Amino acid sequence: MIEWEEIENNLRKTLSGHRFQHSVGVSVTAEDLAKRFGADPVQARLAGLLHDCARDMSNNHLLQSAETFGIVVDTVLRRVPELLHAPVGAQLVRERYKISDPAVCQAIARHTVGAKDMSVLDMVIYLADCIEPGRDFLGVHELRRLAAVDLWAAMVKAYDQSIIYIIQQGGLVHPATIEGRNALLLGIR
Ligand SMILES: Nc1ncnc2c1ncn2[C@@H]1O[C@H](COP(=O)(O)OP(=O)(O)O)[C@@H](O)[C@H]1O
Repeated sequence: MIEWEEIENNLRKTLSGHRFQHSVGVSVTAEDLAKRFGADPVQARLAGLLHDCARDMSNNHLLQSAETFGIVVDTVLRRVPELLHAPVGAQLVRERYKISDPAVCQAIARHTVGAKDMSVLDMVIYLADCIEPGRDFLGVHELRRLAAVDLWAAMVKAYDQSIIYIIQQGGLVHPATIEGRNALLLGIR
């Protein structure tokens, strides 16, 4: 694995200033959530910093990279290639940043659409992405309030807000997000 400072320098070069600040915010927030909910704070801090490492790649580049990496591009991913920044980012983290920790890579791969079997670390990164201090959208205060006390309720609310927002925009909701929400509602808290 490369040094923290080198990771930051690399991200500064590949991300916009705004996106880099967001990544630092997610890293700090994820560390805090991990301590609160029993995930590994070191993994959370690292996954948070790197989660958007592929976010400023073009759609074409994301689609090409997905093909190179053998990532399955389903019909929704083909139509909304931005979503590929999560699984492509996870692969870059393995290859470019030499981070082999599967838990860190999985949390990065799942941070945008979620999944039906999210680990605590996966949820911590997903939520930190929604509530880091730079985020400002209707409902972020309620999400921050829930994330301070109840991981399960905060995750359900985060899925709800994402699904409602995409529907309001007339967009395609990725099935993993619906599966993730259903799994939380069907599972034992
Ligand atoms: N679960 C989802 N299903 C379908 N589209 C989504 C989903 N989550 C986000 N999107 C869309 O994908 C794009 C990128 O989302 P995201 O990476 O979460 O945004 P941000 O850059 O604010 O972090 C946005 O256009 C968003 O509406």
